[in-house]
Order: sequence, then structure tokens, then C-alpha cells
Amino acid sequence: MKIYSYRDLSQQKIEEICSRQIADDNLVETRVKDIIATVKTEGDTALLTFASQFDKVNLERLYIGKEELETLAKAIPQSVKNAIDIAYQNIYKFHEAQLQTEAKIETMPGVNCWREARAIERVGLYIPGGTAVLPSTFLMLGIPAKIAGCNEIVVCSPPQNDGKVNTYLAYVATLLGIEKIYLVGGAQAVAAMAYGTATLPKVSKIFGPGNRYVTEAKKQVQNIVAIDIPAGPSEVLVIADETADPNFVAADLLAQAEHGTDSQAILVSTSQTMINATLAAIEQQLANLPRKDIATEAIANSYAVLAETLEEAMIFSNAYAPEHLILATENFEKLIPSIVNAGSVFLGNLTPESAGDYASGTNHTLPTSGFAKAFSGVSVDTFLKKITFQHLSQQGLTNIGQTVENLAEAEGLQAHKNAITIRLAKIKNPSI
Ligand SMILES: NC(=O)c1ccc[n+]([C@@H]2O[C@H](COP(=O)([O-])OP(=O)(O)OC[C@H]3O[C@@H](n4cnc5c(N)ncnc54)[C@H](O)[C@@H]3O)[C@@H](O)[C@H]2O)c1
Ligand SMILES: N[C@H](CO)Cc1c[nH]c[nH+]1
Ligand SMILES: [Zn+2]
Repeated sequence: MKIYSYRDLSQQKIEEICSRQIADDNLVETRVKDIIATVKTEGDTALLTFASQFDKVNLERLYIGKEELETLAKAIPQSVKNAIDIAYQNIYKFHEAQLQTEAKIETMPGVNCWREARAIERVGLYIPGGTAVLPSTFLMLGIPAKIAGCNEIVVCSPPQNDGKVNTYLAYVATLLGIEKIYLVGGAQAVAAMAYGTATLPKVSKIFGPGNRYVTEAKKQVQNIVAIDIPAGPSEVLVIADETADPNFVAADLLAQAEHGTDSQAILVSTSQTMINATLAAIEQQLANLPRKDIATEAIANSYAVLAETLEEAMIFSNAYAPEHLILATENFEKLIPSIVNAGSVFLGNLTPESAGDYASGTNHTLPTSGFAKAFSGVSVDTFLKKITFQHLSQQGLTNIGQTVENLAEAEGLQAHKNAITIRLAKIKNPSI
């Protein structure tokens, strides 16, 4: 892990650090373009070929159906079943509260405007499964989709090497009432959901995180399908002062580093002693991690920044716009107002990011690569469209008529003006 002093960083270096660029980004872009083109022209045949090439499995069928999901689901240990059930309840509670009816607004007497939410009818959920199976992501996408009321939920996840899906995913499918999981991963899954194939239906919006191939594919299909957010390789930025525990900070950094070699784990601290102690704790904890190699590479690509004050640390954090921001300080309250860019925030020394990854209730599908500057994490809203309505009474039309006529006249759009004028004339003289 490289160590920088914030005061010594040039603006150019800050921008370089915050860009998260990786040397072979262009190669990923080209490969994904090829994969999408192949799925578009060859459909299911391409999906079977890519499963063999990337997931090392020769599939007989492209999906697992309801009965088999139910059988697979029975195999999960009781302790995991209980944990999934508790996570389900907390995520459900938190997301259900997001369904709010908006008030009707009378902008002028007789002019009423309001919005009503409608669920997106057919959505596609991508559940990552290349290096780790993530039933938690299935909960994070499936629960808000159900609460929103989406009619048809298409689910894709890479196949296991036995040509099936993991039993935990099968259990989550039964909880959510989802009857089919398509055994398709990577960019090809995104392409299939965007264009549709003989087996896999085209959807209106694609949701879900994934590696660089998945994220690049979502970027490339945006001209024909909506996407939730750019949610790529996981990242965390921890702001730690002398009140933090270096062992906790190290554990939080490693929790995101173990997701993938391209994950980022950034420490910003006001204390050189804290940085040194955290780096030592990382070395110690790494030794016991099963995914040691992945986490070691991610940590090697990450860095620590020494800041003079917590305010300076926050300026850097806002420029970086992390997916996860952990305020590892007893003084977190005073920093909250200055948080401008972050996907999800974890406050104090007893709030590990893992809690939000799995079970506290908030959504873990969050914007990465600096997109927290413009995107929110996935929520019930992401599965809804808000349609505006308006109704003008006779009084309303009379009140607003002249304004609309004048503006239409100013824009030279006579037909727009006429739509008002003929109605006003009828109000004045109902016999015409
Ligand atoms: N931002 C978020 O909200 C969030 C949430 C959960 C997970 N994640 C991230 O999701 C990612 C999951 O990645 P993963 O790899 O484990 O699973 P994945 O399912 O995203 O990707 C696996 C697929 O990638 C494709 N692939 C792999 N190597 C390829 C290559 N060389 N060329 C073309 N395609 C290739 C294969 O089709 C494979 O099935 C991690 O980076 C994790 O950090 C992000
Ligand atoms: N940290 C991931 C989001 O970047 C989500 C996750 C799933 N499982 C464990 N963690
Ligand atoms: Zn995680």
C-alpha cells in the first residue's frame, strides 16, 4: 500500500488516484463489445459457448426451474437459512418504508399536479458469481423489486461447474417467489437481458453489480435498455483518527479487498501512527484469509493518505466519492454535514461495513468508480417510474390560460397556443 501526504499531492495526482483507471481498461471494453455483438447475432448458442469458455461448464439447459430450485434450497444448513431470513426481514423493513405516496399540489387555483409511481414491468437482475457466490446481492435486488411490484423478474447468475446454481441462491429464489434462474454470467448475461434470446426474455432495465466485464457491458447497452447504476468492483474509504482501532480499520479494508484484485481499500488518517499500526494489522490479518492472494493484490493497488485534519480528510473523500465511507472516529457526528459524495456511510468504530453488506437493512448495490458523485445506491425507487398527472378545472384553465398562450406565442408555436385559445373560447361561449 502506497502512502501519500495529502498536502504533497498535486491536483493532477489526486485526479489520477480518483480515476481508478486500470491499465487494461481498453482491452475489457473491446472484449465486451465482441461478446455483446456475438450474443446479439447468435443468441442462446453464444450463451452456451461463453459458459463453456468463461465458466468452464457445458450446459444442457440455460436455466434452473422452480422444482429444482426448491430441491436445491432444501440443502442449505439451518444456520445459513436463519441468517438469510433475518437479513431478508431487515432489508424488507428498510426498503418497505421507501414506498411513499406524494401529495397532490395545487399550483394555481384549479390547477392540480401530482406524481404516481408505477413499477417497471419486466426487470433483469444480475447476481455475481465469478469468484464468490453472493446470495446477499440476490436479496438486495430481489426485495426492492418485489416491494416495487415488478411483474416479471428475470434473474441471471454464472453457472457453477456442475451446471447448477448455488443452494443459497436457490433458497433466496424460493423466499422471493422467483421461479427460474438463468445460468448466464458476465457481459453475455447483460447482452442477453438487453437484446433477449430465444430462451431469455429482453428486459426494460438491468440491475446489479459485477466485475469490470459486467459493468462495462451495462455501460455499452445503455442505448437500448435502462440500467440501475454503475456498480463495479467494490471499494471502501476509511477516515480514521487517533480514536480508531487499527485492527478494526484493517479488517474493514480487507473486507472489501477480498472481493477482487481490482477492489480498492483507501485509508485516510490524521495520524501517521494509526497508518503504521493499520498496515501492520493488515499484514497480520491477511495471513489467515482464505482469499489472501486476491486481498493482497487489491491492497497492493490501494493506498493510505495522511491528512492534517479530519476536514482535510473529508475534502479528499468527497473528491474520491467512495462506494463505502467509514468514519472510524468517535467524532463522526461533526463530519456528517460535510459528506457530499459517498454511496453508503458507516458511522463510528462499532459499525463495520460488513453489516451493511449483509443484514442491517440498507442496500449494498452501490455506485463505484466515483459515480457516487451523481448516483444513489439501489432502492425501491430504482424499480419505479414516477408518472406525473395533472387536471385543470374550468377555473384552472382560466387562471393559467393567458400564461400558456403568451409563452407559446413567444416560442412561435401557434398550435400550442390554439389548444388553450379554443378551450377558453368555449368556456366564454358554450354554444360554439
Ligand atoms: N458495487 C457493488 O454494489 C457491488 C456489490 C457486490 C459485488 N460487487 C463486485 O462484483 C464483482 C463480482 O465479480 P466476480 O468476478 O466475482 O463475478 P461476476 O459474476 O461479476 O463475473 C463473473 C463473470 O465474468 C466473466 N469473465 C470473467 N473473466 C472474463 C474474461 N477474461 N473475459 C470475459 N469475461 C470474463 C465470466 O462470464 C464470468 O461468468 C466484484 O468485483 C465485487 O467487488 C460490487
Ligand atoms: N461489498 C459488496 C458491495 O461492494 C457487497 C457484498 C456482498 N457480499 C459481501 N459484500
Ligand atoms: Zn462486501
